[in-house]
Amino acid sequence: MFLPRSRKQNRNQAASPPISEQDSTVALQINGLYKSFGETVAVNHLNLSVPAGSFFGLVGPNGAGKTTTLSMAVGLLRPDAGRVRIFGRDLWKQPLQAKTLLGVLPDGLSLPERLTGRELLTYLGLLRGLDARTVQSRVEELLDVLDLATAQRTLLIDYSTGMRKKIGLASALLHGPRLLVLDEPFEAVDPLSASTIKTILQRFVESSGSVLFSSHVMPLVEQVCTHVAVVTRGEVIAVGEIGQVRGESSLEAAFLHLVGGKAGGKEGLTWLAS
Ligand SMILES: Nc1ncnc2c1ncn2[C@@H]1O[C@H](COP(=O)(O)OP(=O)(O)OP(=O)(O)O)[C@@H](O)[C@H]1O
Repeated sequence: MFLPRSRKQNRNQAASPPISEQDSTVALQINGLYKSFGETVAVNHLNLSVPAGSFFGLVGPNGAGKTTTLSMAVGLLRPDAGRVRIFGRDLWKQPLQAKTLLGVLPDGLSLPERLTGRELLTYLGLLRGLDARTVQSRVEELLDVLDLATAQRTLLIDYSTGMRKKIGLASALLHGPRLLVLDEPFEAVDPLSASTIKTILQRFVESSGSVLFSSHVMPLVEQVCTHVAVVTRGEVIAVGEIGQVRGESSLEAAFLHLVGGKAGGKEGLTWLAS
């Protein structure tokens, strides 16, 4: 499979630009990122450093600013202030160089609905500058591994939510990026597909790729991630290796403690029992 980035790149395929030793240690560097929507401050001078080779989880309560942060980190949303660098390349000043290294699964992925999954991947592969034979073999492999092969002739408009997630992930992987930024990649996928995605991402990291993903599933983050950042009200309130952040407790317990929340649902709604 093409996921582990071979140093022997085919001359015809679009190869990631070389990364200097100095820039190779930090996959994603976010400094002072800020975004407001009217009165709402979604991201409040947020700083985050994702080490190269890490499997990095971004967690936080609903409305904490995760999606807004990830959207700005990949160039889908322009920040009001702050700076983003991908392996040392400034996302806004050197967008092409930075984005070549990046694979993205955005929130609420909008797709060209009248294409099939195969057509979408083929189109994106050619657009990325891969040669036709490489595109064809990668598309076959991705459809097969992500269990979309039987649906390859189905129009995207007829894909289920989980299938859309998987074709989005395939699109993010197709060009062999160095850093994957994924907004809730495990949301709405069945347990078998979740296990497949987990394995693919673990292989990607093992072969010196880096992953940053958001999730609400604490046991999953705890199981797969090397690092985690807890975000609330647009700020990082805890960050580090998983063991450092969770301490002696589970990540879920540490999370509840950090965000100062208490699990509700025990009071009120008495009419439900009537
Ligand atoms: N386009 C927008 N217009 C107005 N407000 C927005 C917009 N996008 C996000 N917000 C607000 O910014 C804040 C952060 O939202 P964001 O979607 O980034 O949070 P999140 O952590 O991803 O939440 P969730 O876990 O529920 O997906 C929220 O208060 C949200 O209402």
